Amino acid sequence: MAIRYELLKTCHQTGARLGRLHTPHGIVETPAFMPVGTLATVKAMSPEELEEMDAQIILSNTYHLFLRPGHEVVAAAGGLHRFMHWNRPILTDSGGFQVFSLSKLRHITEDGVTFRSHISGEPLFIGPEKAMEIQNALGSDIIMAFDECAPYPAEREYVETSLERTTRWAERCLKAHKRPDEQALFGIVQGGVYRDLRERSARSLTALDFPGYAIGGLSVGEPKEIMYDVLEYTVPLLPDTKPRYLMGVGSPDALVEGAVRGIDMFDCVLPTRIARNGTTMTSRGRLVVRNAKYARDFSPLDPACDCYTCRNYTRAYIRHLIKSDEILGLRLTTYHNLYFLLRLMENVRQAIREDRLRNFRDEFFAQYYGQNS
Ligand SMILES: CN(C)CCSCc1cc(N)cc2c(=O)[nH]c(N)nc12
Repeated sequence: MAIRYELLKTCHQTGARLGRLHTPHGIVETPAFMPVGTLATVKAMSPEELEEMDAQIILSNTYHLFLRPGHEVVAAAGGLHRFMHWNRPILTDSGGFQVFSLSKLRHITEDGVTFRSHISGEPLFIGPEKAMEIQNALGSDIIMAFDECAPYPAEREYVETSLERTTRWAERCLKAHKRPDEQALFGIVQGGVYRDLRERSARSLTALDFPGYAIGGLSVGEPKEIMYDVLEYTVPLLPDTKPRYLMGVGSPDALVEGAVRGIDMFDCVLPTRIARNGTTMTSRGRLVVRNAKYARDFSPLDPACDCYTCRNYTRAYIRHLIKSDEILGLRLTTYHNLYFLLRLMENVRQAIREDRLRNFRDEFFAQYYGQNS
């Protein structure tokens, strides 16, 4: 078995679960936030800094690594862990999402997707078998089935055709996966915002008995209330003995609300992406440190934070770095944002242990969003 999920406790106040995901590269305490390292690096962070802030698992990307440097190069280096000097667990996405969101002139057939590289423009192809070949070569601990993430909004007929094909692609992934004992293949539930289609996708995939399940097709522009509705009726269809991964999520509120609804794993580019333009997450909400009002503010980004950035640098200094486009600026804001979300998930896990996640959510939201939610 490549992974084993240990369900430790279910919060009495909510449906949230405390768990441990045992992988070949270590244990992941869940619910967990996974920093995104698309090109085999969590932008601006070294692996030592990620370990220091206790990032337990990071994400990388089939599509990007296939295009550059090529999965054969990573395999020749001994796999992604050796290539990027990261010895903890890695999850790779299958490329489906990126092909649809990044490449031009893509064409979907039953075989897979032909597209032009967004880097060189050369014509390329990825399908279920290719997505397994690439992820098997990368050697990540958790790999994702090749799926189509239907856009939002999308006609019911389109979503239905797409999910049926995604289910057939999932079966082909199970057949093509060469290393099931070392790399856990997760199925990805689709079905848009249509309850009966979500149920059909979940039932088809759970019948195939994957070691874990992702909920895809969300966080693609739909209102958060709709995302939460989809979770309410989709999560209960997934086996509670397996991990559940909500893809592409998210903001602090979505992480907490997702955990309340029984999600165990999250990934999002938000903390690293907004850091690069000087937007930071603090216990009292977002703080855009490049704002002129911080020019002479010699307090830390977040007085309630004990991270490396907040212990050693001021808003005024970080604002100066960001305004000057200094590399240290985005390093310090990235470090803080990742630390903030990782600590948030640690607090969520503690609240589940103490059966008080609903109280924690209300207190956190009141501080972060400045209103009683
Ligand atoms: C770095 N991230 C943007 C990439 C990792 S998560 C990507 C991702 C995000 C979202 N929202 C939905 C889907 C989805 O439905 N399928 C797949 N394969 N990936 C998805």
